[in-house]
Amino acid sequence: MKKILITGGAGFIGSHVVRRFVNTYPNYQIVNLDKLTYAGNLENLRDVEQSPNYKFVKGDIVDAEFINNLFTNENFDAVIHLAAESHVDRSIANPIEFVMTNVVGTVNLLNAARNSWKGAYNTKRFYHVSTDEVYGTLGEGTEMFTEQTAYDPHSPYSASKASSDHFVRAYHDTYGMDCVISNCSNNYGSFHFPEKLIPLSINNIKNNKPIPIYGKGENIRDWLWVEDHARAIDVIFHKAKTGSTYNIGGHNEWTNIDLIRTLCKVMDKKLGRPEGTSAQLITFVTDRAGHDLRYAIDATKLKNDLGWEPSLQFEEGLEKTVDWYLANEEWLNNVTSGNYQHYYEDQYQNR
Ligand SMILES: Cc1cn([C@H]2C[C@H](O)[C@@H](COP(=O)(O)OP(=O)(O)O[C@H]3O[C@H](CO)[C@@H](O)[C@H](O)[C@H]3O)O2)c(=O)[nH]c1=O
Repeated sequence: MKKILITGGAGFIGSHVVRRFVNTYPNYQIVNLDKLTYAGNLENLRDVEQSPNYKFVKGDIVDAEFINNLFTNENFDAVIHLAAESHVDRSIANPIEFVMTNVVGTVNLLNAARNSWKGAYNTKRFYHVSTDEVYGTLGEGTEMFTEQTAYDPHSPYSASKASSDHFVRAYHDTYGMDCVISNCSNNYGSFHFPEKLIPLSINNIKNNKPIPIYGKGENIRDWLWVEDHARAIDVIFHKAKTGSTYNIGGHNEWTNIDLIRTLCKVMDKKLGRPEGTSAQLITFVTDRAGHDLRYAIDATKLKNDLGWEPSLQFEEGLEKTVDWYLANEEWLNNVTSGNYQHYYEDQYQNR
């Protein structure tokens, strides 16, 4: 039985990774460590919470003493680290929170792993899940981020993730820890917190509220279905060479405005509204400060080395995502009103 710590497992991507590992590997004990901030809630994992190989621990990676004790008591065999403050707009308003969670939190985990794993830390894997935003921005055209692209972060969020990537590499290079990193493009799918472009727009369209598009909507993002990301993490965790980095992306670039127009059509169809109704909600608003123009990921190394490719066409994935949000109205209402804290208390505090 292998015991794996997954941090941030109650968040959007984290919950998909936890679900995949709990269901695919009954011989692994999965420990999900999450602070349950506004963006993480255990409702995302209801379907696996009773599994015998799953355990939840509430805690903050910034609390070094707590993290050290957890590693001493649990004796993990590996870490998949996803816990992070992730929203660029929030990082612009409050950068220090991003430094604390993303940088200090990551270093606390690295230290705890290094100290508790002692002589074995070169055989126990520390996997850091990161973002393509560390590479900065591309112009319109064909150039893409590869694993060799120099880091050039622009937002406090991406600067904090770049810094944590550097620390992970430093612990590999300096102490010989078995570290791997992946840098992924924009994800979409179920359980995505409705502050991000796609779920925010679905929610607003549903409620006949304006869809805020920053600037002229010309910024380009590469979109990947979250379950394909979880599968990539699985493959990299098991097969990547120590010290390696992999880019993960969908080869699926959209300007924000084209994406939202497509989403509006899907929503009109699903809600039985005349075509063109939702698009009337599009509202151009002040641009994000320092807004990166384009992210595009070259994921050929991952395909060539480890055989991973995206499984889903974007149009199909978008429709699936819309269906999920329309079928999970209660989830949407509860996350937007912060109701899930009660669920945590009922489930765990009173046990
Ligand atoms: C929330 C919001 C966003 N946007 C724009 C900004 C971006 O160009 C694009 C997507 O914005 P967001 O959904 O906030 O995602 P983005 O800033 O690209 O960052 C996401 O993708 C990154 C990977 O590229 C992750 O590392 C981040 O954690 C994740 O938040 O849509 C709007 O035009 N209006 C909005 O209301």
